[in-house]
Amino acid sequence: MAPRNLIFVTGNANKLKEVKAILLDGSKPIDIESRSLDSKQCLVPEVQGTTQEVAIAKCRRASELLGGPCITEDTALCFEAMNGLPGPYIKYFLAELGHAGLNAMLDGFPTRAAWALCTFAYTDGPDSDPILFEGRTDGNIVQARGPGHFGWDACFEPTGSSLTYAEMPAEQKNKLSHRYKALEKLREYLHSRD
Ligand SMILES: O=P(O)(O)OP(=O)(O)OP(=O)(O)OC[C@H]1O[C@@H](n2cnc3c(O)ncnc32)[C@H](O)[C@@H]1O
Ligand SMILES: [Mg+2]
Repeated sequence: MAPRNLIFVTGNANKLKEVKAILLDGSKPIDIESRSLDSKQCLVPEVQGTTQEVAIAKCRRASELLGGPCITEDTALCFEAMNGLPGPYIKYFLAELGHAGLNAMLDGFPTRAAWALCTFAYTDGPDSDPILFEGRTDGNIVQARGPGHFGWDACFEPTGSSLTYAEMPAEQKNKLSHRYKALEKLREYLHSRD
């Protein structure tokens, strides 16, 4: 049985907003609480490694700090021309280079294709192994269009859309995003334990 109070550990208010909107939507809504344990004191350090290694380490540490079950989430932005980098390190690339710099990184490469990868990690507690739920949305890196308040939304245009994530209404992004796809798997898992 899934724990009654599901705690999502994140310091990112935009993530939390989307996660709540996606999980509350539909015939079997799931409500979650949130906690920010982080990040100025680096209580939940983000290790280097694959997206899966990073996600497992973060969930383990958050669960140790909480002393119980929790959910964490990592978002990677992966450039095809760079074999998936910056990947889980996108936060620092974005902070240093901005949208224009992310675009400039791909100048001279034959493709601007990219994919957004979301990895939720769920654990029953500090002594359990976290379980991962991944969602991927393919697209292209474009010059920034739309509001710039959430990460790299303005420079990611999903395949099949003429709008960037940032230009879409929230409901549209939340039906095709990397986060939505990962949360569908997490939702199914949590319901399977009811
Ligand atoms: O506390 P946590 O959950 O770790 O929050 P964070 O902001 O540190 O998030 P990550 O470590 O997963 O880093 C992901 C980076 O990508 C950004 N990001 C995450 N989801 C995004 C989305 O759906 N669209 C655009 N940018 C996103 C986010 O703002 C970060 O700069
Ligand atoms: Mg983080």
